[in-house]
Amino acid sequence: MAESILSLSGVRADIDQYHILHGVDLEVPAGELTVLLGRNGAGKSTTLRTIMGLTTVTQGKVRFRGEDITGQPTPRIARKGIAFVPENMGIFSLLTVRENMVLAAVDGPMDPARLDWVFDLFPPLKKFWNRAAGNLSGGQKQMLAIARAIIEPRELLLVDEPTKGLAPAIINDLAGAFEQLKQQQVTVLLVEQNFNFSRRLGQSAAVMNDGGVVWSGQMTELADNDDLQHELLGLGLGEHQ
Ligand SMILES: Nc1ncnc2c1ncn2[C@@H]1O[C@H](COP(=O)(O)OP(=O)(O)OP(=O)(O)O)[C@@H](O)[C@H]1O
Repeated sequence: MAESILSLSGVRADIDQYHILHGVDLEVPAGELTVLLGRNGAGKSTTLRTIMGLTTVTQGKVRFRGEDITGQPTPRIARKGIAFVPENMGIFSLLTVRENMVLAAVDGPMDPARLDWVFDLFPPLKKFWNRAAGNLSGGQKQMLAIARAIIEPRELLLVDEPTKGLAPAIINDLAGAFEQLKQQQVTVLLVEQNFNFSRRLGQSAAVMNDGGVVWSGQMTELADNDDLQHELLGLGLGEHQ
């Protein structure tokens, strides 16, 4: 397995008075796509938010490239090279695709070569460059959100449930875009509930339950083992999304 770029060890995190994460252990190998799975409310989104410094860590460590980033302010964590696409995507509906991209390039003007790379990954963004982002389809909005996250070089991309609410054909397009990211060896930690999407893309996988990681390994181990899927995810025959 590749070396970890991100590791969480024994991470406990609270939201207000609630204990949400109960000692999360997670390794994200560099250059791979890792899927974080688990039932509703297992703590997947909170884990991503905790990596970004958006929740209060009460115990344990988050390390990025070996450096302890636990409790650091979110902007500093982002500047170290971690990009985050939250479930609501954080795009500006009334602004054009171009304006959304310009605003995402915080270090200066967009690099034209990098923009061409982004257009290769997500052709609809080029096509609808001057269209209001609010008029894009759900899948295209996801592409814009991811494009914004990677318009400047980042070492790790965190994406929260990109397939949520999308039609199957659009999910297929989005999977194609993630395949491209994988080929470029962009390190991705993807939170997903859609198991077919996950098994298609994931190299490593981790499964959460009740605020902790209860299983981790290669995605093929999970994909090839129906009993394990049933035990960990409650998936049975005909239940795959
Ligand atoms: N702001 C909050 N205040 C109180 N409890 C919260 C808050 N946000 C999340 N929780 C609780 O934390 C737990 C984990 O939530 P989280 O959103 O991380 O789960 P998840 O695995 O991402 O699930 P889903 O797929 O449904 O989003 C849940 O029990 C949820 O109700």
